[in-house]
Amino acid sequence: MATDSWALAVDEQEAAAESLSNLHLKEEKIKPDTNGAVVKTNANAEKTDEEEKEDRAAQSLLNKLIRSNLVDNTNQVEVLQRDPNSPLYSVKSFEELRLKPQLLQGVYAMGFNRPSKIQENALPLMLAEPPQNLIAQSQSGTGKTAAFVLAMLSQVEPANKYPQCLCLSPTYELALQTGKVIEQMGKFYPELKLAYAVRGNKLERGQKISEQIVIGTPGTVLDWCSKLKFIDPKKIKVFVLDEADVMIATQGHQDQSIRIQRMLPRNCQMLLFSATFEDSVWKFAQKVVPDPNVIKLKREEETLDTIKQYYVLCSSRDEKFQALCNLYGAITIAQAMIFCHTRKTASWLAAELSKEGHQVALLSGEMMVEQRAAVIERFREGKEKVLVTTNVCARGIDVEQVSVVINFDLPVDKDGNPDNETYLHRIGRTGRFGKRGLAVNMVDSKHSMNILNRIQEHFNKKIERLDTDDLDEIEKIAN
Ligand SMILES: Nc1ncnc2c1ncn2[C@@H]1O[C@H](COP(=O)(O)OP(=O)(O)OP(=O)(O)O)[C@@H](O)[C@H]1O
Repeated sequence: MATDSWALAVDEQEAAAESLSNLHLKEEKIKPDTNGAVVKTNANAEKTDEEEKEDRAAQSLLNKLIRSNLVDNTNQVEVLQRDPNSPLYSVKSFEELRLKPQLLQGVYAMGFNRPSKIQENALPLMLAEPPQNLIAQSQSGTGKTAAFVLAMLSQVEPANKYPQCLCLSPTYELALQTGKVIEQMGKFYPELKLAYAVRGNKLERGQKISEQIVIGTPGTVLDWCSKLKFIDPKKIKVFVLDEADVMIATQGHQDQSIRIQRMLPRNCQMLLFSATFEDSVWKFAQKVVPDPNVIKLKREEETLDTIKQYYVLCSSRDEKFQALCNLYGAITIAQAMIFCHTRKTASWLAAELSKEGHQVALLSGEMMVEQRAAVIERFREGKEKVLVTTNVCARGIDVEQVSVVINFDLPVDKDGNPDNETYLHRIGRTGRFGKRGLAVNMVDSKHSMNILNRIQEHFNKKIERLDTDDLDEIEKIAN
């Protein structure tokens, strides 16, 4: 019990510190739009909205940096049309969309052969005449960004040298990622220009922007549209609000986005995208997008059915480490991910494993998002065989190819209760990929045994005990 409450306290401090380190993502030319929030220096303090948003924004950025392909999803797309009597169009090829030739060339140059599931329905709606408003929700990696970029590029008149498309992103880094997609897809459209409305990007007073697409964070975009008048909002034809769920994590951003939306002409096409769809996102979406069509694609469910789960009883951190060594000694582990509760334990464990001769990657809270992405990429390429991480860092990482997951510490929420969602996400597999996996939980106190029992109850799945001193027994679990 004592160890766990100590760990909790440390973890809280680390989580807070980690959020702070996220705030210092990029200190180079342009600083991220932190909305002027006061950064708390007291590591024990409750997270501010701003820090919470930075967590989500960092997670979203990490996902974008490490993803190079579409995420597979076997669920049906749900489409709710504004006018239920109009025919429902879906396309199976990009040709059917009658895109401008330069755009089709851009799409193919990106290696896209056919529209993704969400694009099949979203693109015909967005490119219809007159263009339709849309609220779309689907998990990260399903092709939302590519879809709205295509919609923006289709509507733009390159000969008109003023902003016609406006896209809001929660942070500078996320805006930059979307900007890259615009540049790639618009590669054969050299006259098309892009401006970033982010804090730190200073323009002369009285200046007007000639770029046709503006992408930025809500605070700066609002200033550019109203106070500074760099943009004439009345000339905007397409308004995109990306990452709505990350956006609304900050009250300020929500209000700013709504104020921007109110300045746009009535016939401006409004598009909103989100990876998740809790009530708060839906309420916000309805305020920003009048008369919407709605497209939803449910996340692929994760399951514990194809996972063999075990627990090992230990009495200390050293014993946990010994148990881990025994596992490694008895079975061949191609690649493993090991989750620790605190950064301190993670660094200690990574060092101990290295001493034993393992090639270890450590994901640590003080790393910048770009560095984390690089570590994950190396691990994916198999350059390291073990990835040691805390949960804050690894949230949202795809572990599909990893067959062994070790919970060196069980996942608990900030109140010390079992964090079932995280447990499932760490070790669960989607039915589709269905690869069998092995999960080993280290239990070192009555308290953690209690957590384990509650996890078993929650999932109604038995977690078997494993004696790691018995090599025969370990060998059996590998078969
Ligand atoms: N039709 C397509 N065919 C092949 N690849 C695609 C297609 N559409 C998008 N992709 C690629 O799939 C990946 C995910 O797409 P995209 O970034 O648009 O998804 P997203 O839903 O916006 O996810 P995120 O919010 O994480 O950016 C990207 O690498 C993108 O280049």
